[in-house]
Amino acid sequence: MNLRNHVEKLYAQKFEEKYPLVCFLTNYVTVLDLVDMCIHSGGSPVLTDEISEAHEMVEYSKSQAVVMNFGTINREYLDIMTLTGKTANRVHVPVILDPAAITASSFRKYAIEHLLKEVKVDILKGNLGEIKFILGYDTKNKGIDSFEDEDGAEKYCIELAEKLGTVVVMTGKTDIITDGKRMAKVSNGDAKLKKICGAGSSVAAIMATYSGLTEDYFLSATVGCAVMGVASEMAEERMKEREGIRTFKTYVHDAVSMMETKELMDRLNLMEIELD
Ligand SMILES: Nc1ncnc2c1ncn2[C@@H]1O[C@H](COP(=O)(O)OP(=O)(O)O)[C@@H](O)[C@H]1O
Ligand SMILES: Cc1ncsc1CCOP(=O)(O)O
Repeated sequence: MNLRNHVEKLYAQKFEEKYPLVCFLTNYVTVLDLVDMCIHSGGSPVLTDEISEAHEMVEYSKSQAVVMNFGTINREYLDIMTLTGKTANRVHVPVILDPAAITASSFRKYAIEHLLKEVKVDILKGNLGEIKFILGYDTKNKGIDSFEDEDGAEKYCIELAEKLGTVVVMTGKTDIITDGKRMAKVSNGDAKLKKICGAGSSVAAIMATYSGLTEDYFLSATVGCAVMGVASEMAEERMKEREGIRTFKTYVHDAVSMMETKELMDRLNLMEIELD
């Protein structure tokens, strides 16, 4: 079976009422987008910011995936993520890391280095600036936004995937997914996604929900990019005169919640590349 067929099969599980439990350790800006995207994707979200119980969300509550978003990280939250991540690693629950806005301060640099030393991440999803920053390169990022030229981005994704032994996803005009051996590119999307706050975080929420249904995180990451890209194209087609970005965002959520498997597959622009 090729990757396309696997994407179709995994996406179709959304309709099987499995409700994978996803634990979110996230920022306070896009939190509702994340939980909504998880629910739209057939999942069941749970949140905490209590250090004495966060790790229990994994083992005791049997979460099937954990999302860590660095957007408003602080010292206590870093401890919560580290403890929860270690528990997730021990009981083989996937960790999806979104290093949102890590280029913004030296504390964030310390925090990401600390977390990546202590916790094995299964999917790391960022924009190109965030990926380059983790590798130690200069970036043109401002806050949450990347202003990098994405030509030649593949080499940074492969370098980070090999360094961390994880699936790396770069979101952008074309999304790149790689584990260092395989690479997929999803060329769906709409440039208006850059104008809505929460688009990047939402991709991680969708990936995490599908990571609760498979151990192939290269595949669940690909499904996350595919769903968001196709949803934004469906949203764009619904836009009427004088409807703006807020309406577009609502239409993206509608599309993620209502997209049939055939709609996804008919529009999906997916390329699979064997590396080496
Ligand atoms: N120029 C673009 N054209 C179409 N889609 C894009 C473009 N840039 C980003 N996207 C899409 O927007 C979503 C969020 O990606 P991105 O803006 O890179 O995240 P972040 O908010 O983390 O910077 C992804 O689904 C990505 O594919
Ligand atoms: C504005 C902001 N500041 C810290 S996190 C955040 C939101 C992140 O949004 P996105 O998911 O679009 O990167």
